[in-house]
Amino acid sequence: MAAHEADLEAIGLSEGLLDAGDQLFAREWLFEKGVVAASGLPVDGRIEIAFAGRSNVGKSSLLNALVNQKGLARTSNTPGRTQELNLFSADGMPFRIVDMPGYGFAKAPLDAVEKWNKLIRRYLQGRVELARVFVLIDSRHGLKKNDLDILKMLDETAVSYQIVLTKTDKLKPGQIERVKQSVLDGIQRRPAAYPFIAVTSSEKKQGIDTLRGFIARLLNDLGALQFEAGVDDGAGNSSSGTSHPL
Ligand SMILES: Nc1nc2c(ncn2[C@@H]2O[C@H](COP(=O)(O)OP(=O)(O)OP(=O)(O)O)[C@@H](O)[C@H]2O)c(=O)[nH]1
Repeated sequence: MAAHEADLEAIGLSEGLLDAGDQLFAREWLFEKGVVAASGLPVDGRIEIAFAGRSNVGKSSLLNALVNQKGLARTSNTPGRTQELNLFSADGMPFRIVDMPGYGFAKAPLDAVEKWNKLIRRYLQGRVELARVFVLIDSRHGLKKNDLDILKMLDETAVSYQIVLTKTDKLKPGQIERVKQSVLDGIQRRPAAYPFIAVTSSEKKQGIDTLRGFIARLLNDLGALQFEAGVDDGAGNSSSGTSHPL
C-alpha cells in the first residue's frame, strides 16, 4: 500500500472517498435562505451538515473553498456579522450546508448572545436532519472556552461533530502537529466527537479535499450515497472506498 493510501486509511478515508468528495462539490452550490428561527427551516428531509466556529475563525473562507466558489459565503474582516443560519444547496445533492452564526465575539451585546444560544440550542436539539457539525478551530489558538461550551452543547444534544483546524498556513509543521494533538486530547472522551481532524488552510487550499472526503464518508455511512469497496475507520466500522457515479 502506498504511503499516501496508508495515511488516508489511518483517518478513515480512501482515494475513492476523496474523488467522491470532489464530485459532491463539482456542482454549483447556491444560497437557499437565511433563517433566524428554527421554525423557518425547510421540511424537505435533506440531510444537513453544519459549520460552526468562533467569529473570525475563517468559516466563510473555508465554505467558499469547500464549494470552490469565491463569493458564496461572505468573507469579511468584521467579526460576528452573520446572525442567522445560512443554508446552501446544490441540485441533485441529498444534503445541504448550514453556516451557523459565529460565536464568541467579545463585543457582542448580551441579548445577541442570548439570541444565538436560543437559536443554536433549538436547532441542535430538534433537527433530526442534522447529521454532523464541523466545528472550526483556529490552529493558532486551539480549543478556547467558547469552543468547549459548544462542544458541551453538542455532546448534550448528541449531535455528531468533527473538528476542522483552520489557517494552518500561519503555523510551522511542528506547531500544527502540536495543536492537532492537543485538540485530539481535548475531544478524546467526548461522546459525540468524531475522532479524526481535518487540517486546513483556505488560503493555500490545503486539506479541503480531506474535508470533502469526510463529508463523502458521512453520506456513505448514512446510506445517502452508495459506494463499493470498504475501508475500516479503526473502530471496526467499515466504509466505502470506491465511488459510485453521483
Ligand atoms: N492566513 C489565512 N487567513 C485566513 C484563512 N482563512 C481565513 N483567513 C482570514 O481570516 C479572516 C476571517 O475570515 P472569514 O472567512 O471572514 O471568517 P469568518 O469565520 O467567516 O468570520 P465571521 O463572519 O466573523 O464569523 C479574513 O481576514 C480572512 O482572510 C486561511 O486559511 N489562512
